[in-house]
Amino acid sequence: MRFTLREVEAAARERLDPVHYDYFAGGAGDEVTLRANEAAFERLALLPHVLRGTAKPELGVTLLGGRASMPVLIAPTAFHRLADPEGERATARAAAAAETIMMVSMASTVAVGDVAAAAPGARLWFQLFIQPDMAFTEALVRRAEAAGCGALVVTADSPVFGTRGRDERNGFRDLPDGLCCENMRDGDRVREIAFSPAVSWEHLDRLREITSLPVVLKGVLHPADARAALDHGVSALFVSNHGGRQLDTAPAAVDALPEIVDAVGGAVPVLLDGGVRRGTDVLKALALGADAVAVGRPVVWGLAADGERGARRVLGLLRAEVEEALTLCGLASVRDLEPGMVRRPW
Ligand SMILES: Cc1cc2nc3c(=O)[nH]c(=O)nc-3n(C[C@H](O)[C@H](O)[C@H](O)COP(=O)(O)O)c2cc1C
Ligand SMILES: CCCCC(=O)C(=O)O
Repeated sequence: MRFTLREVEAAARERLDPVHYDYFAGGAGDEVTLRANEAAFERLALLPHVLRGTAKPELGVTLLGGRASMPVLIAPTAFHRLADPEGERATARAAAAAETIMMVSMASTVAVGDVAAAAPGARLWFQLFIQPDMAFTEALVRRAEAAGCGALVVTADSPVFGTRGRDERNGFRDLPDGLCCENMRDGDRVREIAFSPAVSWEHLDRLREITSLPVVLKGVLHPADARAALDHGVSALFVSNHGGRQLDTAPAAVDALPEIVDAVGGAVPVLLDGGVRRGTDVLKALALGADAVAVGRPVVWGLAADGERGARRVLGLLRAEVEEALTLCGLASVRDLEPGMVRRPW
């Protein structure tokens, strides 16, 4: 039995090809941001209340009209079939069992329609890197709609693909034979995902014209961009530095959160990912104004350690930790978290 996310990661590391472990674990540049994401949570202290006379706390949240049984969602990560033969199908079944939302990566190794078919009842959102070829972007949107996805998560932090030293040294460039980005099929070929600095707010406007799905903008760190995003009609903001895999030395996600929350002023929900490894991390992010958080690597470690069961275990551990931490903080609901409960100890 594995009792912490760290133990799940250790088990995953033993089972994975070291090159694939490095792909999942690694970050860009000197991995400053990668380390900062977790370190920033550790530096924050939680200030509990006592003698509140509460019952079992309420963990559920409603986001973009859908309910999640806890404020922990699954961040979009690529290539799940490198971790488990069932790949994204297994992840989606774990999400359905946990009654939480899974963001399916555009770079999934199972097509989004097949992910949905494998996990009835799963709540899926589709992550999109806007392709400069808007006709193909539209084709991707139609696939996500047909699969029943409830939102588009548009990743804005990747005008180029970040340089990850571990992958360079390992020579990791392509998926093994038999695996590909299934969503990128176009007739009898599989397209490469384009990462383009030409993508702009105009593309986002055009995207909103071709679909009625709500748009979650992922990878926002600058408060001015959060305000611009509201002007462009996004339905939610997602504070993220891509798990430290894009711009190295970007701020830790939880450190960037308060300014974004302030800029958004409650107009739309705010999500966060990057470095969430404990239930107490979830409480800290929610206290600082996030409506929910997401986890990327931990779910991949669960999959690699033990397939669907491992992914379920990760979500179950986080749920139990959130519940215990809320109780120890004297709170009846995740909604009762407020900024006064988080302190920087010095
Ligand atoms: C292996 C891996 C693959 C990822 N693939 C994607 C992706 O396809 N699309 C995307 O928007 N973000 C992707 N991300 C970023 C995650 O959505 C998320 O922002 C990040 O993993 C959160 O940090 P955490 O791993 O510390 O939880 C990926 C991250 C990892 C680690
Ligand atoms: C090529 C797929 C993109 C995956 C990604 O976003 C990442 O590895 O961080």
